[in-house]
Amino acid sequence: MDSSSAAANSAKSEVVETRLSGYDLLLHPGLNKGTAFTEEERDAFALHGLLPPHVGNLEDQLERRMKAFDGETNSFDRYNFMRNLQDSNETLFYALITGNVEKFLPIVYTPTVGEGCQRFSETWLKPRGLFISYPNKKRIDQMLADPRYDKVRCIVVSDGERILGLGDQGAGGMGIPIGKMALYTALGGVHPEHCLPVLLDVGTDNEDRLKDPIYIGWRSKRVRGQEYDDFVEAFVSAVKRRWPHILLQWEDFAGSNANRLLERYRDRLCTFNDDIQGTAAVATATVLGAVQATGIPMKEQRIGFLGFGSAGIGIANLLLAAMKEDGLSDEDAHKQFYPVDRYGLILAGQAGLRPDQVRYARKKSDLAGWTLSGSEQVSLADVVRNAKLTVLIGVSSQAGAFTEEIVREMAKHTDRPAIFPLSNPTSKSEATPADLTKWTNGRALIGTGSPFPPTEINGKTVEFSQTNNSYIFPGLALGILTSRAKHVSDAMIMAAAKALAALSPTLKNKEASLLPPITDSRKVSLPVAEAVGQQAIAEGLAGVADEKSFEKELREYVWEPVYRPYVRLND
Ligand SMILES: NC(=O)c1ccc[n+]([C@@H]2O[C@H](COP(=O)([O-])OP(=O)(O)OC[C@H]3O[C@@H](n4cnc5c(N)ncnc54)[C@H](O)[C@@H]3O)[C@@H](O)[C@H]2O)c1
Ligand SMILES: O=C(O)C[C@H](O)C(=O)O
Ligand SMILES: [Mn+2]
Repeated sequence: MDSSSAAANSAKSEVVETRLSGYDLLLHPGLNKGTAFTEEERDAFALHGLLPPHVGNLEDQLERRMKAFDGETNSFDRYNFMRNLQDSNETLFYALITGNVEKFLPIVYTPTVGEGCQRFSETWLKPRGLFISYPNKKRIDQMLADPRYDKVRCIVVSDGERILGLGDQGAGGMGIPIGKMALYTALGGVHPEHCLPVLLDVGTDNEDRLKDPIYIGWRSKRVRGQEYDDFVEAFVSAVKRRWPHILLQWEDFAGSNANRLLERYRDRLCTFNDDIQGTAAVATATVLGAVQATGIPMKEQRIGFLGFGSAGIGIANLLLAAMKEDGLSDEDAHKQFYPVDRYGLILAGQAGLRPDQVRYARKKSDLAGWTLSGSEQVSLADVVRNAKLTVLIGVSSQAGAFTEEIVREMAKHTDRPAIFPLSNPTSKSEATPADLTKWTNGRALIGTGSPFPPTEINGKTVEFSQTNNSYIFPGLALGILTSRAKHVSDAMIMAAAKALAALSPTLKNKEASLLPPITDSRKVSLPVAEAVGQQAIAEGLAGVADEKSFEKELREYVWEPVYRPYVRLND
């Protein structure tokens, strides 16, 4: 192996051979070992003096970093601490996270990554990933051509317009692709050198950013319309030229762009939208957990949504497929859904609906016999009262929208209301799980997008499932990469959902959480990857010859954060 790409595919090889100088090794986040360089390596790479004299190992580095991390006083400083560690020593960064997923996930990922994006300009120091800005449109091929990217196999791309529920963060949105790709490696075992976070900087409509003198992005209003589409097209085409077999994950695109771009590109390359499809898989798995816990079959679940955009529609589409598998016709399955958006329940003929919303619009005749509180809109409270929902999903970014009145009403009509405030970060959650527990006297089955601490009710401690697509996308990516899938089908997404549902603790105990604990999320990725790869093979979408070669590739692929010995190659 050679020079800067020495780390590539080294996961299973014992020794890394490189021509890099000692100083370059120290500056290379993928190769740096800090104080863990051995005496022999210090001799071979002339590292004496550049390093303090102590020769350590990963274990004592972990102890030292943990102490320093614990010394940081707020989550934003902890986020920066971890970003700096990632940019100086990836092995140590990932060893720290994988050793304590519960502690580090809320820092490198949701919710703190949200603040990381809002304050990105304060913190940016070193290159990670690619900023592809609109004025550089003609240079995309040139930027991708760098040999440092030869090993890239997967990209997470955002245009920063809908960062969690925090809106347009412009170039600061880069925090999201970086955070998602950190989970590719930490939870999915994807080699860090195979990952490229990308931010398409097409400007921002966030006035605070535009007038902030320290803003690091392209200072312009967002490019929209045909120019935007042409720019995305230029990006996707350049990516395809550079890496014909790339996996491209779309993340945190706003409104109709998310769905439009997915539909445009899903047959042209191996691609999925995490907010639509990853979210659909985790939500469906959670609802399947609720089916287990309540004994109410899928086809009898009455499901309400607050917020019917990318995530809401994606979830509805997969749940609809699950209802049809459970025996309902397409028409009857649609009747189990109650999509509420900003103008109330989505009704046929309503102005301004997107085509994918229209499919779920309810007819006025469906509401015969309903008692409504107003004459204009059908509110969420109206829906809960009249439709007697069994499941309520929040993907609206409207903090506190699941009010006490609404939740108590829902709990009148069903023993174990399944309530999922999925909006992120914590500040945008439709309700806190502590309130939901209190208002339902502990009967609610709860899943939240962001992590929340356990609560007490009637002398019992209740833990909450974090219903976040982080249960899905790392394993989904791992399955796609190791089966060498050419496309991502809806059936592959369903396979991921079912693989996660098969790990629901409710299968053994109806009182248990709906999803396995977040501490297990590394273990979840493997069965998810297996299910995804097997489905790709079954559909003829895989590049591997058969199941046996897929299993072999999967076993051999997973990257672990451990130091490998280095040997210097002479020029
Ligand atoms: N837990 C997870 O894994 C997960 C995954 C994806 C998205 N999310 C969260 O879900 C939220 C929405 O994401 P999205 O991609 O669907 O965004 P989106 O912008 O596509 O959709 C949001 C929808 O909410 C609607 N809305 C706005 N105000 C409303 C109101 N007052 N009442 C009802 N509806 C209202 C909008 O009209 C829009 O249709 C975000 O907070 C995001 O962080 C969570
Ligand atoms: O990023 C997350 O935590 C989940 C999801 O992709 C979101 O956009 O909220
Ligand atoms: Mn997202």
